[in-house]
Amino acid sequence: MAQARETRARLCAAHGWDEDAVELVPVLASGDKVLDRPLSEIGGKALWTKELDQWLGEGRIDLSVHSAKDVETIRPDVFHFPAFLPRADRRDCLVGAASLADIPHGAVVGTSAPRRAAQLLNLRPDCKVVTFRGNVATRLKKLAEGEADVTFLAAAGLERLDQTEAGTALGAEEWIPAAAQGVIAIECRADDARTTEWLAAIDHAPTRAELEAERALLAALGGTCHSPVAVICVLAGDTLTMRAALFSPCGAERIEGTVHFTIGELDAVRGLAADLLARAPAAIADHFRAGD
Ligand SMILES: NCc1[nH]cc(CCC(=O)O)c1CC(=O)O
Repeated sequence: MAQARETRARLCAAHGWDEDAVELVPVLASGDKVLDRPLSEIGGKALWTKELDQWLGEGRIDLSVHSAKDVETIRPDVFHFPAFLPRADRRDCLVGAASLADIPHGAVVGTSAPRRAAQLLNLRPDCKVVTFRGNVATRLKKLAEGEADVTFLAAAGLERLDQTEAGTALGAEEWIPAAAQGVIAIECRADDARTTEWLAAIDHAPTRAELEAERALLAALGGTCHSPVAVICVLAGDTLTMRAALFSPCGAERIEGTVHFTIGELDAVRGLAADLLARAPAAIADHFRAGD
C-alpha cells in the first residue's frame, strides 16, 4: 500500500490531478496469505502476481503496483511495464547485529530467501538458517520474540515504513542485494494506450536501464526464486557496471563476475551469465536452467 500511495502521488503530480482521481484497490496476494513456508516451496513469485494479474486482466483495475523483485522474469504478453519509479535504497539491512562480523558465533538467522541464506552461510558457515516469512512488521516481531538472533530486510521496505533505524545497511563490497531490489514496477494491459501514456510520464530511465539488465541476467541464468543469485548493476554516466554472484544453497560454493556495458547492450549480460554458468560447479549449476 505504501508503494501504491507513492505511485498515486507521482501520477497526480505529473498530470496535475487531484489525489481522488486515482483509486487505490487493495488486493491480497497469496504470498501474503501463506506465511508458514518459504515462497520457493509454495509456488514462487507467481504468488505475488497471480491475483493482481487476474484483476488487471479482467479490467477491474487499470494498473498494478509491484515490488520489481517479486515479479517473475517472464510475464504474460498481455501486460507490460510502462513505468519504473526511481530506485530506492537497494541494499539489504542486517537486523539484530551491528555488522556481519558482529553476528554471534553459531547465531540463528531467520530468512527464507535462498540468496540471503546462501550468501550468509558463505561468509559465516557457523550460523544456522531458519525459515522466516511475513511482511516487515511480522518479521521484526518474530525477531523480537526470539525466533532468530538476526534477520535481513530490504532497506527500501524499511524506509517505506519509516523503520530505517531497525537495521544496518550492508554495502555492496560485503553483501550483494537481489536483482531489482528497491524498484517499484508498474504494469498495465499492453493494449491500454491511455494508461500506458499516463504511466510513461513517471518512468525513470536510469532505473529502467539497471532493471532491464538485472532481469536479463536472471533470464539468461534461468534463475527463479529458488536460485541463490545476487546481482548489483549500477549506471554511472552511460556505463552500466554489473557484478553478480551465484552460490550453492548451503553457501559452500561461490562464483562471481563483473561486466561493464552500455545501456541496451544486453549481450554483455548474457555473456556474463554464460561465463558464470560455465565456471559453476554442479552444486551451483543445478539450481539454474541454463539456456532456457
Ligand atoms: N517479498 C519480499 C520483498 N519484496 C520487496 C521487498 C521490499 C524491497 C523492495 O521493494 O525491493 C521485500 C521485503 C524484503 O526483502 O525485506
